[in-house]
Amino acid sequence: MSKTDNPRIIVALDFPSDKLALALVDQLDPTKCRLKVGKELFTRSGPDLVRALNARGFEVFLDLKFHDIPNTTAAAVAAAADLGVWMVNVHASGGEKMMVACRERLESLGQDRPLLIAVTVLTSMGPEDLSGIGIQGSPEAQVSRLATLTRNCGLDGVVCSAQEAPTLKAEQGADFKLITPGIRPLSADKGDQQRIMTPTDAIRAGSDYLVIGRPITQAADPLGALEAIHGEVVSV
Ligand SMILES: O=c1ccn([C@@H]2O[C@H](COP(=O)(O)O)[C@@H](O)[C@H]2O)c(=O)[nH]1
Repeated sequence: MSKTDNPRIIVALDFPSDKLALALVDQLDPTKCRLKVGKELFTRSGPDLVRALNARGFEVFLDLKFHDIPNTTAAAVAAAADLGVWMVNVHASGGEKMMVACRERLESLGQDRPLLIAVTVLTSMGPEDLSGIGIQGSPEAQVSRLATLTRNCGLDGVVCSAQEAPTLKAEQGADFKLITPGIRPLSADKGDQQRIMTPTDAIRAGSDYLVIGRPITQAADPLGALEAIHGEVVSV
């Protein structure tokens, strides 16, 4: 399984059926994008859909954001590894014991394991949302705290917004992967995302991978939208 950075675009397949997801996937080129399967599509279509994407040559980020006790979460990431996914994630707020248990379980599987990353602060959240769950201070400060915990637990990187990327690259080092949703080309609708950035600015800020859903999947011409973003990203 490849651990190279390219392709750096991860298309979020947020569709209500495998039929709709595959209708788009069958137009895509695995050398130009990776694919993300999240909660909606996985709950509807399950492991068979992930296997179908792998069989088409795509590397899959299984974005189920596990958050549970260490034993349960470690078993869940091992199940993801059995599925042959390229990347899997947990919530950093699950804490040190949970993240270490997940990392150790994946390491016990040998070299050919998925990348393991942790979600810091959802890109849909701003300062008021954090305050609503009892966290005072800026999203940036909370992202930095959780990224440090994640790196100390030996994980491969974090999900954050591209706005935090320059700080995290300086604090955590170049090898610590930054996976950034909340990517919005200038013409795209912000939707429920709060901490956003354009594809070009995100790459310049230090994002390793751009997670992009609706600006591609809901576009009148999804393939054209992906091509345009791909062209932007490779020329940065
Ligand atoms: O902090 C996070 C973590 C995950 N996501 C996921 O990324 C995509 C973004 O989709 P858009 O349509 O481009 O907004 C979506 O699947 C989320 O579940 C995130 O947005 N923010």
